[in-house]
Amino acid sequence: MAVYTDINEVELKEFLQAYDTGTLLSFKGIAEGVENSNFLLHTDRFPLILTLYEKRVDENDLPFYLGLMQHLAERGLSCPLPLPRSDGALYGELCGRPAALISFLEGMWLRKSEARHCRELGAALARMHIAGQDFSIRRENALSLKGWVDLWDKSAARADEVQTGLESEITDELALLEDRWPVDLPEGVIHADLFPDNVFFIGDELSGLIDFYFACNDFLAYDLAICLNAWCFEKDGAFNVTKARALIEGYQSVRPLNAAEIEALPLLARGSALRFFLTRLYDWLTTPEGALVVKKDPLEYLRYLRFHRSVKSAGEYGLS
Ligand SMILES: Nc1ncnc2c1ncn2[C@@H]1O[C@H](COP(=O)(O)OP(=O)(O)O)[C@@H](O)[C@H]1O
Ligand SMILES: N[C@@H](CCOP(=O)(O)O)C(=O)O
Repeated sequence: MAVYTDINEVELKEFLQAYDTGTLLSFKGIAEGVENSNFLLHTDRFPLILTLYEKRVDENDLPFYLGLMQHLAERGLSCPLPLPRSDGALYGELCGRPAALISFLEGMWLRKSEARHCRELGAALARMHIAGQDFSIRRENALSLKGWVDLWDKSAARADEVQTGLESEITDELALLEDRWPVDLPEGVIHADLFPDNVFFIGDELSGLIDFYFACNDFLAYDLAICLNAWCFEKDGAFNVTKARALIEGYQSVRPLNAAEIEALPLLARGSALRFFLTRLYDWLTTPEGALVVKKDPLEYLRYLRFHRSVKSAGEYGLS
């Protein structure tokens, strides 16, 4: 459960004094999520999400994340809108943590998605990329090549505890990606964590995107590669090319990929699989037994990585 910091009514009411929210009626912790502590608040005016930023979120990045949500929402993308305090600041402090209020988004994430949902997702991702083009703040991707090397340095020695042979396999993979990683693809603001639990639907219609706390500047097609991994493998590990085709078609219906992006897709998918493998492996090795958070399986992403290694061209993702 992702409530790392407990709050009480007295502290919360004091925090809310800096905002124009109306009267607090109730609040409760939200069990889902991994990174931050989230609470659902009801006031006599509107529901709100309160987020207390925990270990992986650097306070210096909050103007980027919160400013980005504001920027995208102003351009018509359905995503949470930060509520400013009366002094204009987008976040304050609660229980010693930076904390923000954002609007509550209706909808639910899909436990079981179909190709039609992937098509909607692709279109929404491309709309986000276009809406983000004129966002003025930059944030480098801390979880690209250099971040992968840092994570691997901290995990490699114990990797074979998780699966024999991992240390050598991942060392080789990292070396290859460092050697071949693209340098000149179209760039912009990417979400970088658009997993099913961060995409809300009402019925079959996509109602919004949440959780922008990995967003950064990187190759736009890398974001699509992240979605290929997060949305297009079935529970048994099989790659669902129908979903992949729908995802990419949905994306291209809004923002066509150029030839270099298409050619780079298998490599970007490998890099994306490695990125989530590495954060999961690090968490797997370092999260204490009995911690409240559910550890995610790194080997799931090792299987995806191996799949992409066998892909010869983006045609295998359903691109015609
Ligand atoms: N703006 C929002 N509107 C509605 N629910 C939200 C919103 N933001 C977060 N949530 C709820 O909180 C959960 C965790 O949020 P998330 O941002 O994914 O947390 P974390 O960054 O800790 O992974 C989501 O699965 C959702 O249930
Ligand atoms: N999507 C990542 C973990 C981050 O979780 P989120 O709740 O912030 O989306 C993974 O699956 O490894």
